[in-house]
Amino acid sequence: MAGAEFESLEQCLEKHLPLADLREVKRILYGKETRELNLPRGAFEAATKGDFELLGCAFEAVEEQQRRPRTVRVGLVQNRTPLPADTPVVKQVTALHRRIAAIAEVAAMCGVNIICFQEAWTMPFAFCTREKLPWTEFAESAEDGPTTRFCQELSRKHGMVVVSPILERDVEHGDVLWNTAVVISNSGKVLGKTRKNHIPRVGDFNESTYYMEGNLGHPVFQTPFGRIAVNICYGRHHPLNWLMFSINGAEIIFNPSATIGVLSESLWPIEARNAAIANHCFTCAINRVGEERFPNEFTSGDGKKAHQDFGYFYGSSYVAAPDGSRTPGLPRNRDGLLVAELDLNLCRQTSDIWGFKMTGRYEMYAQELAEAVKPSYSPNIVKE
Ligand SMILES: NC(=O)NCCC(=O)O
Repeated sequence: MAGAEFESLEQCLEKHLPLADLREVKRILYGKETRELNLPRGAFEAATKGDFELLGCAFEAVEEQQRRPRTVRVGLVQNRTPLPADTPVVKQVTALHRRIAAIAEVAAMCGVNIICFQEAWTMPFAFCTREKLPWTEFAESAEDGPTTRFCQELSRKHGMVVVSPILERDVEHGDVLWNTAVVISNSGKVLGKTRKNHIPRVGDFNESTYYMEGNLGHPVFQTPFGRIAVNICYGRHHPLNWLMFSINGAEIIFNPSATIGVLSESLWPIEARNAAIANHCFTCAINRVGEERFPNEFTSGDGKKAHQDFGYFYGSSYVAAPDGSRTPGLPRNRDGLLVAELDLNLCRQTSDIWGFKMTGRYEMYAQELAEAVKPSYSPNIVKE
């Protein structure tokens, strides 16, 4: 299984395929080509200086007679944790704040309106360990914790909406923990929060040791830059989770994640992209980068030797559009900022063509699902 030495699928195709074949392969694998965004030279210089990849892509929609283009720029940030996991908690959080502030500065230079960070971005992804301390000390209040206050400053300074996925400590309800994304409006106000609805019980993702399934449903946040929602990580395997955000009117659904190659890399390019197609919306898949090593050994319950690392987080963040097109991914092995310009008019335009909302049989599904969840249900299998 590739680690940092394999940069990206795109780079590999570009290196090995003749140009004519490459064009056809990209047409089939990526759909209608995105336009390269003309980003300021200073932004590329700052990215080089800050040692992260900067990639700019634009999706286009057809010009309409009665609606202006609804153009918005999103920024997806993927990064490794800059300090080892055994560094004191506050030092790790501060280093991450500093790293993200530098990347957000470049996002602002690129005219980003909505920026989203990776899942649990203020900490190493320590849930593999099943240990409580010191990892639970990374949890913060969604309303006024240090990270939310930091993001409020970012949003005021740059006039951006900030989506900040954190480990939440809910002091109002018995100090319990949640896997939460805080949405901060471009005015600097906390617009609200959403919680991870589906908790993995797969491999080393021992997250149910720390928090329960979210209890906030599928909120959609109205911003000046469109209606947005956040489907946190493992929720991307659940088509109905995407659907419910879309039913509530989401035009852009962010999917901040933390996932490793051995488990999910072949699913990654499919799931968020399929959700964009099925729900006539844009989706933004974000994954962290690199290897994280923990002080104590843990086992994966698979008979293999105890070890101290989670596996390789493969980055590869991308944006997918309702017409099935997608951007290239950010590299597997570098921090990065993907700036994508979206024309939200593409959502309705694609819906008018394909009509999935119109042809979906929601009433029938709702009735059948209502029956299927009853303990007395028996599946509708016709037998001879
Ligand atoms: N963070 C998280 O939910 N990871 C689970 C693994 C996956 O969904 O790929």
